[in-house]
Amino acid sequence: MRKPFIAGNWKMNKTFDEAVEFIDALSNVPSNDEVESAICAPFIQLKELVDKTQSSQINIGAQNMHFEDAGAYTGEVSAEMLTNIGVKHVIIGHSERRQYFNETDETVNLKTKQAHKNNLVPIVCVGESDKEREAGKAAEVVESQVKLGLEGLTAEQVKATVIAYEPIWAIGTGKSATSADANEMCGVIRKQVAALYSGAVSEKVRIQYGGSVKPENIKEYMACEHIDGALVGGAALKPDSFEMLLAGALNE
Ligand SMILES: O=C(CO)COP(=O)(O)O
Repeated sequence: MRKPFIAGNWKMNKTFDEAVEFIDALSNVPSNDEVESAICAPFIQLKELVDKTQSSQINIGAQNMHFEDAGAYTGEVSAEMLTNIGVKHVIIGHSERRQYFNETDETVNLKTKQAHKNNLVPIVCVGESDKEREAGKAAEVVESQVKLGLEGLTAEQVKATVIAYEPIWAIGTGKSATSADANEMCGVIRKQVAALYSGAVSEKVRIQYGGSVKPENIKEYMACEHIDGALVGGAALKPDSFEMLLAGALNE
């Protein structure tokens, strides 16, 4: 049994005060044993959010980090800086970072290794564009992203990796993938992990779907064989909506 995992990705939203307001408003977060939950917030909010959630079941994650330990990388944040303040998860290779910030499969791989080296849980994002889907290349694209992103990781590290399938055409568009399509692609990812490692490893790895997930459709996704959770943007910005997502994952 894989534990459900719902993560909110706030992207570049919320001031410090608004972030604190969100956390203060949470009243119904399920036990971490039943549903793992995380809010991946902008860097400057992380320490405060970690401190404020010490007695809560929610985890705090980052949206990116650098792959080197330390050094002359102006504007960057290291894995050690994140773990030092109690951050547990980090999103790696989100399609927006691939599109706007030159993230490549190679940097995704370096960052994923660096996350494991520092005991951070990486949420590695993969997903095809609409053009790639229309050309019938969705599976091929995602298989390649998984292969290159996980290259060189040990089986134990892969078991502790979360993979988020986020088709680019479904992000922030309101045009979510059908649960059947999302499940099929998450199945492709699991099969690829089995081919690269083993069936046992692929049974452990948790795969999230992301792209216009909301309280109204979360249960449909969670009911799918290969979907173990969701990476949520817009619907994770309001505390009541986020709690409804957690409740949807809990009751599935
Ligand atoms: O990119 C996403 C999460 O990382 C998905 O965003 P939306 O839920 O707003 O479509």
